[in-house]
Amino acid sequence: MEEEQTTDAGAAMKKVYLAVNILILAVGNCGGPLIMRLYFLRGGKRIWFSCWLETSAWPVLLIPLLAAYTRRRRAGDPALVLMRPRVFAAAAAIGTMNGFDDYMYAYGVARLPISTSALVIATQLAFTAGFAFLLVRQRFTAYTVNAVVLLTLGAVVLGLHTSGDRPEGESNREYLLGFFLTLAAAALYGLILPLVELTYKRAKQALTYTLVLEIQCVICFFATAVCTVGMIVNKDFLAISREAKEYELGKTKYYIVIVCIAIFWQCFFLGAIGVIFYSSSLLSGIVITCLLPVTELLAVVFYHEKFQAEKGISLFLSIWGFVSYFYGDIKHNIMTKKKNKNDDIDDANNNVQTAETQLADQTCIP
Ligand SMILES: Nc1ncnc2[nH]cnc12
Repeated sequence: MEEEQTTDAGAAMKKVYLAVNILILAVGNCGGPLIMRLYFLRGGKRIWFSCWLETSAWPVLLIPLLAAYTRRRRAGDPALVLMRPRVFAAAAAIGTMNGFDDYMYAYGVARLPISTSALVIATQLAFTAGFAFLLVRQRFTAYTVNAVVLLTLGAVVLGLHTSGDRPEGESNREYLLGFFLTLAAAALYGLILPLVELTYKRAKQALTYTLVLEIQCVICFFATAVCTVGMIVNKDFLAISREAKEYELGKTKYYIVIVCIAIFWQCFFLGAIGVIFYSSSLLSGIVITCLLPVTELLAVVFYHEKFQAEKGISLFLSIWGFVSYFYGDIKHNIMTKKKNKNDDIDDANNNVQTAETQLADQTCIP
């Protein structure tokens, strides 16, 4: 009984941590694209720089990692890092992929209206679902399949009619390239999420949240390194001060905008891998996709982007998919709990019967 209460308390805490990570992901997922779009809308032109910003706030994570290290040392464990070489190699490979993915994503944000890029990114969920099935043997219920189909359909509906959305002064070629690179970013990030889950599963070492933070640091470090090379080749570092001077909102606001981009995106990546740790890559993908309508609504409010019929239909399908996933999840949890309870009752009955049989055996006269 006591054990059952401890397990219940553990499961409840896990739900709380999961909710906190979903919240962090939500902040990054809505704030990141909006503030990045603000950079481009008001005079920012540097794509490598903007994608460098996506992961460059990783040193912030050294603060909690230092605190964890101090606590470990006090407890008599002097290990500076928990991560073993195997996990480091996986995180480095994922980080490098993430760097290229960031570029493709940032190109899309620069060329497409936020509402369009957000909805193309919705296709990411289908890729995540497919790769999660192949890599981590993700099990699907009718509700998860329904959610994935609806959310993906939402993006397809939008994709059928996007040309009316092209920003003024942008060529058809630039627009199309933005569209396809965003789609490629969705596919690649759809692969990255299950790869993170696979890294956790094959870590061959104790998995703790501190280790998750270390993994996040390595992923972001390598992604930032890729973008740093891109920035050097494109001479972006030299252009920053000029861009700041010419920025429509002024120099101070330029720097505020870029700091905000870095912080919001760090929240996004941290939340995404945290949700994988406490649940699965599929849920991470579902949360990212489900938050798109919120980003869209905010884009229509803040940037006065058009809200055509396709976006309305797409929004409806996204909400439906979102509700379907969580309805299925809640139903599954209730059924599992019921089944566990019935199993416990059956076990208890069996034990009583066995004890009675044993007693009868002992008392019967040979
Ligand atoms: N680099 C990226 N950042 C945020 N969301 C993404 N979705 C796909 N790629 C992404």
